[in-house]
Amino acid sequence: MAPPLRLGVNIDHVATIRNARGGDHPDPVRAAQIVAACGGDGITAHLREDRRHIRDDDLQRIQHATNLPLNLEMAATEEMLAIALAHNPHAACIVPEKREERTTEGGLDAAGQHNHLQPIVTQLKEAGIRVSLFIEAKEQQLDAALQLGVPVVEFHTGEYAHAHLDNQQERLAAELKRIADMAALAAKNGIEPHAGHGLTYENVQPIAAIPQLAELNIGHYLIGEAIFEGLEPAVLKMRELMDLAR
Ligand SMILES: CC(=O)[C@@H](O)[C@H](O)COP(=O)(O)O
Ligand SMILES: NCC(=O)COP(=O)(O)O
Repeated sequence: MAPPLRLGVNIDHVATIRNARGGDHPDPVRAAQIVAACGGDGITAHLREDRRHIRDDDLQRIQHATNLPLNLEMAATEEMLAIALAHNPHAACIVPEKREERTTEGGLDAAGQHNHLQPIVTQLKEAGIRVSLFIEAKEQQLDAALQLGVPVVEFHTGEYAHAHLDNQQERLAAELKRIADMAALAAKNGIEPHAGHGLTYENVQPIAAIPQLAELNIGHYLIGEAIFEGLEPAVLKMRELMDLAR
């Protein structure tokens, strides 16, 4: 039987709006509290190197404000490692980062960066943090994740989301199959597969139906919908769509 599918809500873009005016409003902590109150399973926050949305002080405030597990998305740098070790989040997801990118454009090259990643993964694991790697759903990357000994991978669904937006059915089917095949392979090898990036009400269900997936992390679209319908209804609707697909 498929494990229950958790919904991690990424609250980065509440902070994007806050930072547009430099003050305290809207506060991502309040968003985290709403997510906790309406049945979200976790909070995801990406402390970017350029601090364009979540800032250092947000992490501790989020951790204190709710009992939900925090999944800290972080670049594989010494600075981020030190921050993760100081905050001790439930989970840390290592993501690729380019300062000039508009958003995370692809998965981490775990295969090409083994030697750089291994000490970071080891130190996070030794601190009791559940480590995941944000990778493309490709066998070479999954093999690298296995070699690095991480318990979790998160498959980047950005290409799938783009194929959906472009209404390219063949590409969409191929992307979906790639994610489904790699989720099955990950689970077979004892790695818990997650997925996320670019998921919306319209494209979430085929991904949510992949039985091995244990968690989806969704942010930008939910925060956008929250502007129109409120955060709680948006989270509840996403949750319902995921459950229906399961
Ligand atoms: C890794 C990832 O997908 C998230 O960090 C998410 O996209 C929100 O952050 P950005 O919009 O800054 O990429
Ligand atoms: N890891 C993906 C994530 O946290 C949310 O991505 P998005 O929904 O903001 O694109």
